[in-house]
Amino acid sequence: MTKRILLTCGEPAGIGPELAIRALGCGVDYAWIGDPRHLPEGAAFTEIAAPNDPVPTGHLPVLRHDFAHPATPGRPDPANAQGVIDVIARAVDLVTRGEAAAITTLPINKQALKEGASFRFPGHTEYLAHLAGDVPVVMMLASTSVSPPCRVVPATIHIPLAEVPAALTSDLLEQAIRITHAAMIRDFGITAPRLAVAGLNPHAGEGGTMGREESERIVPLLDRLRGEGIDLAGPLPADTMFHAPARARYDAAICAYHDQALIPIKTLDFAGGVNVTLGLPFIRTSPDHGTAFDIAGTGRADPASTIAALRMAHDMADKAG
Ligand SMILES: NC(=O)C1=CN([C@@H]2O[C@H](COP(=O)(O)OP(=O)(O)OC[C@H]3O[C@@H](n4cnc5c(N)ncnc54)[C@H](O)[C@@H]3O)[C@@H](O)[C@H]2O)C=CC1
Ligand SMILES: NCC(=O)COP(=O)(O)O
Repeated sequence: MTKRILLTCGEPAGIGPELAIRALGCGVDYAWIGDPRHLPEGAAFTEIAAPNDPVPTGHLPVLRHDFAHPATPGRPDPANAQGVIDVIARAVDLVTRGEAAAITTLPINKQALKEGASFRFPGHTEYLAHLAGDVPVVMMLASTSVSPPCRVVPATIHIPLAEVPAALTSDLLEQAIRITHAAMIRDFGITAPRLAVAGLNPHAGEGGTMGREESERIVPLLDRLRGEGIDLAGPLPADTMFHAPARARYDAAICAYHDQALIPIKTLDFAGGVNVTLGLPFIRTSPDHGTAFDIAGTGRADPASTIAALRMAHDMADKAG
């Protein structure tokens, strides 16, 4: 693979700029898209005109994207919000035209983009799906440094908890299962994926005594998909499906809502967790953490998750040929 991965700058007031520099030397060749004024003082970088142009060893290749203002760590500037959004769109345009191998995104602050530029998407996942032509996608978070691996897909993502039971339709779950199943084969090289589906309620409803979403929606769907030959366990009680012996029985877990999925992976592998969007016509990964305004600019940001995301994008691009 000779094409670089594009690393989008994310929120310039967060830890993204320092991570872009601290991940250098991880063995993956990437180019950063952003405003060089946002990089840490003294950072070694070279501006390039095209994603794969050469740079001196040890330098960050930079596709320059001018923002309205310099950045102050920890304090997002509404005037810079549009730049953050445009950088993501630029990366998608470049990868779609075949000029890069994949995209790895550094974290955005959803609130800052909404307030600064009326960003109408809950996050990268939905924005990337839109840029790709409104394709159906799912968010997966995958561990890279625990065994057995923890791979989780929240079927509903950034919606209020009170809205989850209505949003968790049979159609939505089916879409999440089918996209995950296909991606396990294509992107992760697992030829016969074993999927587990979490219940919504305590004890997965316990036969309808603690909620009926499982018996009315989830059980009939899983029975139908098993009839097609998909290896599906569930609906499983969510509290007992993430310890190591339980994870050994499946390759990916489809969960009902955000925290049901993200708490186990961020607890088990915060440093090595990778967010990957399944279903896009290009590869997109991301670190599992956010903008970390509380430590931005202090030099304490751990680049492990960014490096894991770059490596996963690289491996996926290699598999795709
Ligand atoms: N892919 C993305 O664009 C994501 C964006 N976010 C956004 O980030 C913002 C902040 O979210 P929070 O819930 O506060 O989560 P966060 O991950 O930014 O921070 C949670 C805690 O973890 C620490 N932390 C995070 N990354 C770290 C790193 N690399 N090294 C050392 N410590 C680290 C922070 O200092 C903080 O104490 C929100 O606007 C959220 O929407 C959150 C997750 C992913
Ligand atoms: N909590 C995960 C998260 O916020 C990542 O969202 P996205 O920006 O990758 O869609």
